[in-house]
Amino acid sequence: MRNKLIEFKNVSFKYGEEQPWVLKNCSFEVYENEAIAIIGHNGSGKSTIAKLMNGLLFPQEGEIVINGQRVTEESIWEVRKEVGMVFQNPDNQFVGTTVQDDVAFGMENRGIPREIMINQIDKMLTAVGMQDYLMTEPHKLSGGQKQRVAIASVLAISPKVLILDEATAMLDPKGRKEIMKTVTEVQEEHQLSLITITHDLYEVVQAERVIVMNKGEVWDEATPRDIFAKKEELRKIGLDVPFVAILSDELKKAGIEMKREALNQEKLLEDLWTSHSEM
Ligand SMILES: Nc1ncnc2c1ncn2[C@@H]1O[C@H](COP(=O)(O)OP(=O)(O)OP(=O)(O)O)[C@@H](O)[C@H]1O
Repeated sequence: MRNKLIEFKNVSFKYGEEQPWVLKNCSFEVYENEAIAIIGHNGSGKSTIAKLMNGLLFPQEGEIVINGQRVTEESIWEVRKEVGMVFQNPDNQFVGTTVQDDVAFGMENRGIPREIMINQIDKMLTAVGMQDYLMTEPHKLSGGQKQRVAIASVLAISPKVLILDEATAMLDPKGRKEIMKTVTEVQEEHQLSLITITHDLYEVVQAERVIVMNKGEVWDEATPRDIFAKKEELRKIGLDVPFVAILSDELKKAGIEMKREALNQEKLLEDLWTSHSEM
């Protein structure tokens, strides 16, 4: 049984007294070393959830507990040690003049001794494949390289949760896949909980569990397979379904039997192949 790391208990949030509720009575849990995707139409409240998770915002109603600690103005520094966030635009995240300085920044703020810092910088940059860029100025890196450094900077403070808020949105499909591969490796090695906020269906399919937001409410939470089985309902709330899920549906309608709902190309091909060979 995995430990509970994040708990949202009936959380409601609005950006100001006169503003509408952006989150309404949201409850969900995230466990240790679990990979979660949060999806939902534009403005459904996904980024607000991320900001509430590391104390950039506080709920007006309900409570948020991170690793047993309630998120309050007093506890935010403790909470921020546990939750690392990477956003969409890497250029807004750099503080150092070199890659090395940038990864060091969060650790310096926490008073980590120099020898540990040097070791940690090397370890984290190696984990994301950026060990050869120590002295490079961040603005000289490609979009994907910048996001790798941003991830290394966050990992350097040894968080328990890594939140990627549309972190691959500015990359091309190849760059996105490469980053997600790195993130999955890092997640396994460091036993992190991973929360991916994304519109990219490939990233959603990689998650163990998907939380679907609709108009500020948790609309559903289930495995990607169970979520994407609700094709028509998802479309009604403005969400796409992976092409492979549509294709496997059409194949079933055309009388081609398949054992399960495939969510990626390789699995679909494998299913077709095994079904066909057994005929
Ligand atoms: N600083 C702010 N002040 C006032 N309203 C805000 C602010 N930030 C976001 N909102 C509003 O809160 C709602 C939820 O926004 P949020 O960014 O959490 O949604 P999202 O699901 O992440 O959207 P997207 O997919 O477009 O990034 C939206 O209606 C948005 O306009």
